[in-house]
Amino acid sequence: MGSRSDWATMSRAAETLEALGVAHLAQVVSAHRTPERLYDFARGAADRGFKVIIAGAGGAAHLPGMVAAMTRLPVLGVPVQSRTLSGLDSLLSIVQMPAGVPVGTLAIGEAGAVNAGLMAASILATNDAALAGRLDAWRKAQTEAVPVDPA
Ligand SMILES: Nc1c(C(=O)O)ncn1[C@@H]1O[C@H](COP(=O)(O)O)[C@@H](O)[C@H]1O
Repeated sequence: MGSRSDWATMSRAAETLEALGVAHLAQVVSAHRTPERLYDFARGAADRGFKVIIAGAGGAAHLPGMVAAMTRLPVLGVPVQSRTLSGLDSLLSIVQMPAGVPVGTLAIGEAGAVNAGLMAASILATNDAALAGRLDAWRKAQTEAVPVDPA
């Protein structure tokens, strides 16, 4: 994520991965404020064994696109809700990538962070039967937790 201030949102992705038993690492990396950290992270991610990257940022959210430019790993972008423009700025910054450098963009805010965790798990589950089973169980539990009665 681009800043510690994003953690309130991005911790929802981490919680989701934890619930599914997916090993992960959370770090602050900013294209604007720590460009060399960004370069080192994105360039080295595949060799370090990472399989999917979730990049959350707000405002002029260049982080996901810059990460995607420097790795062939799938990059999921989470637009963090900004104070001034409610995250519309973050969304448009992340989603409008030029053809050739994809970022899979999720919804603004916490729902996007949860879904980024689920989507990362879905990608990993294509090659991991045990994780696929945990994901199926998570979805089943979610379905069973929805009451029929409205009140
Ligand atoms: N969008 C980016 C990038 C980037 O894209 O590299 N680095 C920080 N930021 C964003 O700036 C917002 C405000 O950050 P501060 O709260 O630290 O001022 C955060 O939402 C962060 O993601």
